[in-house]
Amino acid sequence: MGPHPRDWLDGSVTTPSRYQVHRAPKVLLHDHLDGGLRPQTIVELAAEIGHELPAADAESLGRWFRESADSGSLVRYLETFDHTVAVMQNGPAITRIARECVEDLAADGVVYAEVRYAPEQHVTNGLTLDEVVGAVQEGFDAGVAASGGRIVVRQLLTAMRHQARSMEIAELAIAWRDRGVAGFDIAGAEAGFPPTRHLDAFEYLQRENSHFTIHAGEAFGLPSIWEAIQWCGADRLGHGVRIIDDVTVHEDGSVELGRLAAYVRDMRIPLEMCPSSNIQTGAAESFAEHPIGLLTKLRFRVTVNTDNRLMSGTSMTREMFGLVEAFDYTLADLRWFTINAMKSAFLPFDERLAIIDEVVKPGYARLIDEG
Ligand SMILES: O=c1[nH]cnc2c1ncn2[C@@H]1O[C@H](CO)[C@@H](O)[C@H]1O
Ligand SMILES: [Zn+2]
Repeated sequence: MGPHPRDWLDGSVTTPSRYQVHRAPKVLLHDHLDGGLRPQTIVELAAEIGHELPAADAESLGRWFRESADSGSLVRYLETFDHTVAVMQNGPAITRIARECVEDLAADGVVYAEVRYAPEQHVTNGLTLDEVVGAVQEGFDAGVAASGGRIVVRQLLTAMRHQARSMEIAELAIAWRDRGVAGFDIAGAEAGFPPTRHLDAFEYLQRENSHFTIHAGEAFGLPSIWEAIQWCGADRLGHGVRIIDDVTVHEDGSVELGRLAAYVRDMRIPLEMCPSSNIQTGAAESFAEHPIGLLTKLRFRVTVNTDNRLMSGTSMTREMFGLVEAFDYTLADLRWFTINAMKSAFLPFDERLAIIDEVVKPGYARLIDEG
């Protein structure tokens, strides 16, 4: 294979400090709104509505989320969302959480983010689906304004794969397509709930020239990735980490791709990789052993993401710095991940290009110039 694009860049030998990673422009495609609440906010909102929490103060609550999510099982990991979803059942609470999300991402150096959540999980106290999306958008707008326009944020609407509301949620995404919603997703426990259950929603979105990603190849292997791409037509893969099962490394170091892995790489299908989340759910052992290292070397369209900042106690800076420590990545590598992500965003082409040329490239150039 020829030189990696990152090798063409000046400064490719500099290993960045955590401070430099923090200041580097970062792009986030896979982040759950209900997985990123500030512990203090949960404590305050739970008190308002009388919801009982497993810990009383913000610090122990944060620890509870990280430890409970660290079980090695996706199903148990997902149980922790009961407490975040419980405090997201009225408009003002949702708007506050959405605003704080944008503030936290901007403070972390994220310049573009697609943040997802499942509207159907926020209607237990009588909000309509439309009101939920409106409340999130109000919070995002306030957060963007507070950040002085340093960040661009879009919503992705998720349907839960074990439920049967995906068509309704897909229609909601289309209704809001020009008002802050960039696409659609399905999430939830993977085993037993193949994405083909929601084929009508995906076909509708395709007819509408819309975009969607599918959580696939996280807890479950290649068949789930294959269905997501070849039956459902996913534009991107949420996690997709098990694509590594279709990659064989021979004893002499040569690498062979199976047909599915070859298709994913040939078609430049973006992988929304979330290292810390995968370690917690048992999909990977550690940063150093995460398939992201090999997939990056093989030049899959790899992107780096947080998934759930609360459950993983993480941020984009932490995920990227973890990779720097594990794989000796340089600023040029981080720039490569970031441009990959921006190219894969569900934003119109001209807007993606503007962020790459006016924000990402100059931001990395400044850091690389510092030496
Ligand atoms: O990594 C994941 N895999 C699958 N589902 C997830 C993951 N993280 C969060 N959710 C699910 O997505 C819903 C909407 O945001 C969350 O409530 C959670 O149930
Ligand atoms: Zn996710």
